[in-house]
Order: sequence, then C-alpha cells, then structure tokens
Amino acid sequence: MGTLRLITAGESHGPGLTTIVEGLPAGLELDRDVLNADMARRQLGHGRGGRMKIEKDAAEVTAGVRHGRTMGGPVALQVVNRDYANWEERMNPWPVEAEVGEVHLPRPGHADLVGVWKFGHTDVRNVLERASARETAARVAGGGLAKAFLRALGVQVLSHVVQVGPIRSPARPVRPEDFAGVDDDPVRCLDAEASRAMVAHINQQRKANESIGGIFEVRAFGATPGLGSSVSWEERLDGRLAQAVCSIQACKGVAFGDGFDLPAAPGSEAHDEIFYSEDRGYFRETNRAGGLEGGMTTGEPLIIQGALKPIPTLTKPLRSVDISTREPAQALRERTDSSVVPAGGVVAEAMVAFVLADAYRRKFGGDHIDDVREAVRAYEERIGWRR
Ligand SMILES: Cc1cc2nc3c(=O)[nH]c(=O)nc-3n(C[C@H](O)[C@H](O)[C@H](O)COP(=O)(O)O)c2cc1C
Ligand SMILES: C=C(O[C@@H]1CC(C(=O)O)=C[C@@H](OP(=O)(O)O)[C@H]1O)C(=O)O
Repeated sequence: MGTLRLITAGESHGPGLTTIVEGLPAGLELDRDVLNADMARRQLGHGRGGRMKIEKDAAEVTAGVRHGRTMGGPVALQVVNRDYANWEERMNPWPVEAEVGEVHLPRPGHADLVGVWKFGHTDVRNVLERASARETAARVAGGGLAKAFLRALGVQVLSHVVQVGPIRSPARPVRPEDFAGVDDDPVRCLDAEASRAMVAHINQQRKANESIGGIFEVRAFGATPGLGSSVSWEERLDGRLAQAVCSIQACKGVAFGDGFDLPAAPGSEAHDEIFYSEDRGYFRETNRAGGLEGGMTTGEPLIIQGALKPIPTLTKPLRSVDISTREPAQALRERTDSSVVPAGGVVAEAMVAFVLADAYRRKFGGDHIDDVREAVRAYEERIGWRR
C-alpha cells in the first residue's frame, strides 16, 4: 500500500507489550543488538523511578523476519513486563479468585478521570494501565525497525536534552559526530556544565516532592529533500511529525528549528537564504526552519523539539475527588518517575524515524530494500542533490 503502520498493544502491568509494524520492504537487514540498545537507552536517565530497576527491556521478534532480514510481511515484536510477576492477580487477563480492589482516586494530569467517563469504567486502573507511558517501550521497539530502514538509506536519527526544568543546554550539534557520548551523560545532555546543573535541579526538586519537565531535541541527518508534500494539509510532514511527537505521553509542545523564537525575530533573520556553487550545488548557511519548508524536507538536518510537562504523579499528591463517594481526596500515590526528559528524547527518535520512514515509503514505494535504494538514488540524481 506504500505506507507504514505501527500498532502497539499492552498495559503497563500486564503480561507484556506487542508492536506490529506493517509496510517495510523485504530484504531489510536488522540487528538485534542495535534494536535492544535503543530499548535500554529508553530506560536510562537521572530521575527515573523504581520501575526501571525491575524492567530489562528487550524486543523479541516473533514474525516477519528470517535470519536477520525482513520478508515483506508485518513484523511483530514482543516486550515482556517483568513487573507482571508482582501484578498477576490485579492484571490477569482472566478472572481470578482473589479480591482485587478498585482504584477510585483519579490523578490530575493523567487520563484517569476522563477515561472512566469515556470508557464507562468504575475502576481507574482500567484507564491508567493503557494510558501509561510504559507503552513507549513498544514504540521504541517499532521505531527501531524504522531506524533500520532509514539507516539503509543513509539517514540517522539522534537526540539530546536541551532543557530540564529552567536549566538550558547551550549545545547546538550540527553533525552526527557531535552526539558522541550523549548516552553516557546522566541526562543525555551534550554540555557538561548544564548536565551537572540539571542533575542537581532534579535532586533538589525530588527532595521537595516535586516533579520536573523539560525539552528534548531530535535531529535527523541525511533525509532526502521532498519528503512530505506541500499540496495537501494531511501530507505536510511538519504536521505529521508534530502529531507523532506530541502523542508522546506528557509532551505539550513541538517546535521545528528555531520554533518559538521565530515569532519575535524580524523576517530578514527568520529564514534560510538560498545559495548555489559548482561544488556544493544548492545550499543554505542557516537552518532556522529545522529542515522543513512548505511541509517538505529541504535536505538540511531536521530539528524537532518536544516540551514535556512535569510528571503528573507527585510524591506529595495533588487534590482530587474519590469517584466512588465524590468526597475530596488526594490523588492516587503510585511509585513514579520524577524526570523523563532523556527517555522522552529516545521515544521521540522512534516517532520521528517512523514518520520519516513512512514518508519514504509513500514517495518511493518498492517491495525490496534494493528497489527503494535505487528509486531514492535516481531521484537524488534528477534533482542534483548531494549528501
Ligand atoms: C518515558 C515516560 C515515563 C513517564 N513516567 C511517568 C511516571 O512515572 N509517572 C507519571 O505520573 N507520569 C509519567 N509519564 C507521563 C504520563 O504518562 C502522562 O503525563 C500521562 O499519560 C497523561 O498524558 P498527557 O500528559 O499527555 O496529558 C511518563 C511519560 C514518559 C514519556
Ligand atoms: C514503565 C515505564 O514507565 C512508567 C510510566 C508511568 C506512567 O504513568 O506513564 C508510570 C511508571 O510506572 P509504574 O507505575 O509501574 O512505576 C513508569 O515507570 C516505562 O517507561 O517503561
């Protein structure tokens, strides 16, 4: 059909998560270690809670791949919830003998209250289990397949943290090499001084029973110009990327390139002027647009930021109402992360990779990865684009 689909299933404390990715070409080489390195990266970052000590995420392939290569059918991946062992009675798919109490304390900032109205539940757990960001493990598993597809076409998707609470990083990486060592930093920040301040801020806020938000940034290098389209609103790649990134739990804003700084800039300093030389072909000296003009990739690196609100479950709970009595109460107090900005960046890499891979599938089709490579090569030659 020429498009890519990614479906996830699973609850936070159920037996596990499932991802199905449909629409990849045959012959695509996958590397289990590379897939699982991303699964592990998503679990890291200073500020995560006790759950990450229990889980050891890995994506097991159960369909669509043989001897390390896709066969052209849907690929299915499974991620086990190790914590299910502690929740077997509460989360068993089948009726259990034991008494299982309902949760009646919706947490502000979560899907809890609206979810029980909308889906007709009396138990908040029936909402929160699926709404939980545990689901992002399944997205990263599926995004790993999209990344493998992009890698085969010379595209790399990377991320770093640019803000935690009020602390901003001055780092402006311009090449993939500039991301070296980012995964070794406790908050995936490229500036050592900002990183130390971010860690200190998280510690201080945590002690004060607060949670912390921030901004991650994804940069994609090597994407061919003309992905997406200027002719229909739903084909515009900026819109598709914004939807994918903003769908990450707790993400409240998305910006491209200089994003929210552009409204204050004069027009003469808000765009990327066009130049041409014999050896470079067409080129730009700036990338304020973040690699997108008119809903299409320009060939410059894509730059996408996502703003995460502070985590909504607090160790000193917010005020709420008991939905069984309608009396004032404190929100459910669960074990919780306090900052997830580094993980948010890894999840956003997966979402950006998925949208880019889908855009390649729409533009170039191809049943085997070699057909895709050839179509991309011929197109780049026609437009005279040089990597
Ligand atoms: C990787 C990741 C981990 C998260 N961990 C928690 C958590 O431990 N506790 C919590 O209250 N919210 C956590 N969240 C955020 C909530 O899942 C999210 O705020 C909630 O589902 C409501 O959705 P909304 O904020 O997009 O409206 C996490 C988000 C991400 C991306
Ligand atoms: C499990 C993950 O994130 C979870 C997302 C989450 C939430 O409410 O979104 C709440 C926490 O889960 P728990 O209630 O089990 O401690 C996080 O740990 C994960 O990222 O793999």
